[in-house]
Amino acid sequence: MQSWAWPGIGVPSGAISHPRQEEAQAIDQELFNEYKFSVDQLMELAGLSCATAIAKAYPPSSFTTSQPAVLVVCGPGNNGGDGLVCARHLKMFGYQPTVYYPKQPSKPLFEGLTTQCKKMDIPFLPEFPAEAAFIDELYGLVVDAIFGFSFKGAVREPFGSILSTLERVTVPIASIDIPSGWDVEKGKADGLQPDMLISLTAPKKAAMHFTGRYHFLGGRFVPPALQEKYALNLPAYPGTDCVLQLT
Ligand SMILES: NC(=O)C1=CN([C@@H]2O[C@H](COP(=O)(O)OP(=O)(O)OC[C@H]3O[C@@H](n4cnc5c(N)ncnc54)[C@H](O)[C@@H]3O)[C@@H](O)[C@H]2O)[C@@H](O)CC1
Ligand SMILES: [K+]
Repeated sequence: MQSWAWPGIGVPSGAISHPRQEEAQAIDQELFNEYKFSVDQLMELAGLSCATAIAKAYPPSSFTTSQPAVLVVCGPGNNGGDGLVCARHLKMFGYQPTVYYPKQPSKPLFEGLTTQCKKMDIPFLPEFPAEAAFIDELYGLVVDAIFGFSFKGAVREPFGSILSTLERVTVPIASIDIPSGWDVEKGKADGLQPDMLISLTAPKKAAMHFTGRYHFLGGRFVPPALQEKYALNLPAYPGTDCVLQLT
């Protein structure tokens, strides 16, 4: 497993591990199969971490739009589920999230998360804005919850068009776990360049190519024995916080 020393804000210098794609998936499976967590449990903590990190980096007072309006773009897997949880907590924190969720799996978990958002008056867009300028005009931040560590190969529609629009927006983008469209290990030099990355569990190898302003670690749920088994060498979270700012 490759390691890299973080110069990080408030983080003692040391080597935090960067799991490869298969290692990230193995940790995920072990959390579910051996440690008996349910997806719902970890997704709630992951999404809460994302909303908390966003609130630290982009407080509502920093928005130039009339309201702290956030567009949350959700993909078809668990990364999209994290986005739905994040949207719900952002609303609780005083933001005005709007969700775009073009491929909604017919599974109770995702249906439940969608209902929870709708019951909290979070609007769901029927179509993605055709122009990046519309997004810049209406929203002060975009949350990228399209793909996480299971993304592979060339992007299929409708996400190819969505990502090419997002590449042209000028408002900041906060990516959950992996900037969508990036190879999970190699990154993508000509892809999305988010302003923020919230790495869940541990930064994946692609995080070494992240050049945005804010990198947070979230998902404070990995039991010490599992951290040790995969030699994650995670820095200590401050106090009771669910996120840690790395840069
Ligand atoms: N153990 C963990 O670390 C946890 C991970 N969580 C989240 O779960 C994510 C991983 O979730 P999943 O394994 O469901 O996978 P992803 O959400 O990364 O993506 C899988 C989905 O994307 C589609 N897809 C993959 N490649 C594609 C391509 N080239 N074009 C179009 N569609 C493509 C797949 O068909 C599948 O529907 C993590 O990144 C993280 O955000 C959290 O929800 C909870 C805890
Ligand atoms: K993402």
